[in-house]
Amino acid sequence: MQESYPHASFVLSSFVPVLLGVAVAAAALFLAASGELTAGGLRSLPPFYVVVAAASIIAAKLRHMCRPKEVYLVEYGCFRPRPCYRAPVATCREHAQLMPELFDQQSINFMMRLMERSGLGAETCVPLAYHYIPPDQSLEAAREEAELVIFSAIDEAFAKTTSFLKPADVDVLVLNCSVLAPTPSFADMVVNRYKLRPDVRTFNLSGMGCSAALVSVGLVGNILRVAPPGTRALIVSTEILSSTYYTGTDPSMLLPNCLFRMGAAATILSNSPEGARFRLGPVVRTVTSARDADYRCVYMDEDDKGNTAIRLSRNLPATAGRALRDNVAAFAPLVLPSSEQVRVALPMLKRKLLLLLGRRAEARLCRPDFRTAFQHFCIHAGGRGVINEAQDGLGLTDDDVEASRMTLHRFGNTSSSSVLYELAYTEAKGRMKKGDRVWMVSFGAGFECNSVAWVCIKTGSAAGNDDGGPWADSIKRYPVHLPVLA
Ligand SMILES: CC(C)(COP(=O)(O)OP(=O)(O)OC[C@H]1O[C@@H](n2cnc3c(N)ncnc32)[C@H](O)[C@@H]1OP(=O)(O)O)[C@@H](O)C(=O)NCCC(=O)NCCSC(=O)CC(=O)O
Repeated sequence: MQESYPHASFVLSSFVPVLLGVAVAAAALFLAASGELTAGGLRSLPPFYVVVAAASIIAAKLRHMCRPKEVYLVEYGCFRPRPCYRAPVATCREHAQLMPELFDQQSINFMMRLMERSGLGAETCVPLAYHYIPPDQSLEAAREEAELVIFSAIDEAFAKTTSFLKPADVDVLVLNCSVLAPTPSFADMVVNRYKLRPDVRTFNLSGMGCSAALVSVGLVGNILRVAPPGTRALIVSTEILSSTYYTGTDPSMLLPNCLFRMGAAATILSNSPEGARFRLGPVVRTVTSARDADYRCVYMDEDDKGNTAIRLSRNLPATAGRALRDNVAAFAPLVLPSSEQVRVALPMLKRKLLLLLGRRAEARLCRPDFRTAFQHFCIHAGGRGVINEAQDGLGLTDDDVEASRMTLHRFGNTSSSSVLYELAYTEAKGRMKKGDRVWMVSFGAGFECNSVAWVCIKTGSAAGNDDGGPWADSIKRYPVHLPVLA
């Protein structure tokens, strides 16, 4: 989805001033030709010309007012789980083995093999509900998890803005959580906790998987571009896991148990630059749900015993790679410098020509170098296979995907919030510089691939917020060496 002007303001901002400009120019030409455009002549101008001139000034002013506003990321915060929630492989194995009525040995072996190969480290955390025998899948447990991760992330974000922004200043609230959508919504839970104003505009997005944080950024960006100056929005991105722990034998439904971990991020956006740290660039959404296989790629389902869980397709990495290619085709022209666009345009034309001539073997693919446009990449930490696919597809180096792999290792797949943990990693490492550009890419249920670009306008240390955020207790140990798996 490329950002576009709302229809009315587009007409106002483009056509009216042009028409008035043409009218004024025509009038001036007419007067000049007839010798009336002199100081004395001005006094004798007919009222029509005076009205046209005044109208054109008003139109110019209106055009300025209706111009889409810049959108800024003011601050963000991520939930940092306490070590008591840790779920290393040995603990998970022991835990599963204590529930023979829920898991057979084959399923346990499958889960442990995948966990060992998934890229997750020993410090990733699961909600308290998972630690019970049997796991507590009650709504109460899920609400408890939601309150913990959501409120912690919001508190963390607002702790950095105490001098100029508090929760009561929020005008728009968007909360995204894919698998659990209770009534009243989690957005209402936030309103209730922070006593937000009655005129706050709330939105609760569900079922949109791991790409929903960037869906929320696109939505909020559109709102803020046309909202009154100084409008503030809060985005909360999370996945509540308690009710989704799968206790069956379907491998595709066991995989989420191995990958998904606790997490949440709160992001404050505004159309005022006050205190802001990043400026929003292009937002591009690619939705491939029309393709049946893509629609069923991340699919909430029941197994043959009626257990409900998310089923992840074996083809997910390939599906993500295809969606990424489509997304990049729309995103690249908006972000690549012209020199890079020219560099890839000619070989692409040559390739098309060779394909037309049937000389397929000679038709080489020319991939843009996205490092000419971005210094930092936050690719959804969906799993080792997903990061590999994105790295290969975009031609990125190991350094470029370090934030993704380390986030997967330290926090697991925290769903939509993962890209904020990656941003926090880059900042905690002290690598973000003023003027640096960041590309966030996420994939998720739908199927969707979404891209968001940011420009850093103030570093965390310049803002006095460089405590490491969710990485505070572990950044010194990262990056860790990841074993090469056959
Ligand atoms: C799980 C992996 C780390 C395992 O990697 P490996 O290197 O071990 O090799 P592999 O891919 O051959 O998988 C090993 C074994 O697991 C099986 N296997 C893999 N994926 C499976 C699946 N989805 N369903 C059932 N089985 C699966 C393989 O068939 C194989 O079995 P056998 O050895 O018997 O042949 C990787 O496959 C991976 O990262 N996959 C992508 C994970 C994913 O879907 N992430 C997105 C989550 S959804 C998300 O983030 C967005 C959202 O929710 O919206």
